[in-house]
Amino acid sequence: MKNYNPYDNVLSVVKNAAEILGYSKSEYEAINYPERELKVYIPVIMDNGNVKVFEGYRVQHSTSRGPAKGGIRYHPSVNLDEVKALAAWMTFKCAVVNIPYGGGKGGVICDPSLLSDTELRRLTRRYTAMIAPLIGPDQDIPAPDVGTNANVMGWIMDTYSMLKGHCIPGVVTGKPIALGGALGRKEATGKGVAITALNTLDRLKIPAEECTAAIQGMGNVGSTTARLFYESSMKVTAVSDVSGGLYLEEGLDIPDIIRYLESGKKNMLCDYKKKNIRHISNQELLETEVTILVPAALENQINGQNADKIKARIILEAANGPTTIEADEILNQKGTVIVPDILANAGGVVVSYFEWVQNIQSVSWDEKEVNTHLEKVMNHAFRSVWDIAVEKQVTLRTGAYLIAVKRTVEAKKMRGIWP
Ligand SMILES: NC(=O)C1=CN([C@@H]2O[C@H](COP(=O)(O)OP(=O)(O)OC[C@H]3O[C@@H](n4cnc5c(N)ncnc54)[C@H](O)[C@@H]3O)[C@@H](O)[C@H]2O)C=CC1
Ligand SMILES: O=C(O)CCC(=O)C(=O)O
Repeated sequence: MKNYNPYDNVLSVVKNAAEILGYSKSEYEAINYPERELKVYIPVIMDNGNVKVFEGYRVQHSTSRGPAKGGIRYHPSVNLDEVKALAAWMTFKCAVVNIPYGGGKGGVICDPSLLSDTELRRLTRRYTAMIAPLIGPDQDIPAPDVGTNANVMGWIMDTYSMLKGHCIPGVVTGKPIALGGALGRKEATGKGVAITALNTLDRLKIPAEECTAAIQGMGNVGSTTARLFYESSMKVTAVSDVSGGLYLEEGLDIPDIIRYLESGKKNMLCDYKKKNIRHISNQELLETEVTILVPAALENQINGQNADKIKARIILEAANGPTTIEADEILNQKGTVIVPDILANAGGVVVSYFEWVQNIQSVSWDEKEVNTHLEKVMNHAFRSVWDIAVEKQVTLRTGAYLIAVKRTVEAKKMRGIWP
């Protein structure tokens, strides 16, 4: 695949929105850059006794509207430009759903599937200690992303609390429930994607029962999305993970596939065997004839090389940055409705916000309360984005950025960053 720099994607979308908003270059120049970038080299004693040094980052794009907020990614392809882009998307995501945060993101170049639990724990503790000067409940609050999960968040919370000498649950979200994690956080991103899907179908007057869907990535976000689509009577005809995909025209048995994936740490879809199911590549999955395509894996999956082959009527960006600028233009011309990442996948950070609110107030909400609030925030944000897109005759992505860039720039202005 051609090398696409996701930070170029951020700059291009911001420029377009800022120009429509009538901002001069000086007014929005600051949001073209992150506020802070920290690069760390993390020495870890491996199980064989040798020391291996891993490279990691924490980037704070903006703290204008509140503390930086955003996940930590463990993946071999992590790099600084990717983390910068992910941090900026967090700023605009928090702004579009109007929660009081800026944006940040972290990453470590590693393959967690090749590390033992003890190596992963040592890596996480050392990384936490090295980014500790930047993070904190009032400064920057990490959360899970690709390759990290509640256990990793628990180790971050413990390490940070040890350094400070007292228990600080609000330093991180997506924690185990026993450590103050929010009920519903694990499913929240997928739930937000499903809420957004139903809103989109409603606006386009397509009944859910007549809908087919393909989902790329069956991790935390993809598998919850697939389950909720299945439960809403949609026919999920294709799913994939890094090993490849599955296709069944009549619709896949999603609960069975999820049970299979959860029954073994190393279980991969390429080894899932059932009658009539066809094994397909990730490329074929993206090009499948479906109503909704949900990229829920990594950036740049939909690009200049495959955009004209995509047949889906709707693309719901569960992943961050799955569509390159080139692809966006091709798909917009074809009339594909793209629900942008900063809206479609915001359910995770919304419930992270609820977790942080509970932690700092030392209260706990039941799952119904979490989900009711999530639905309210997502529905409201969807309506605002849809309405502004219709009013200004722009795409949903531009509509979302018109709201997000305006809130971010106005916050900077009101804090007096401009003369
Ligand atoms: N976890 C969260 O709460 C949130 C995650 N996201 C975004 O959603 C996406 C997925 O994140 P998670 O589900 O948390 O990660 P995860 O680590 O739980 O799962 C990632 C999935 O993608 C698959 N995958 C990796 N490379 C692939 C490739 N080249 N082709 C096809 N599949 C591939 C993996 O096999 C796995 O099934 C990412 O873009 C992430 O930034 C966005 C908002 C919140
Ligand atoms: O829950 C959070 O704070 C952030 C999740 C995340 O990394 C994302 O939305 O991309």
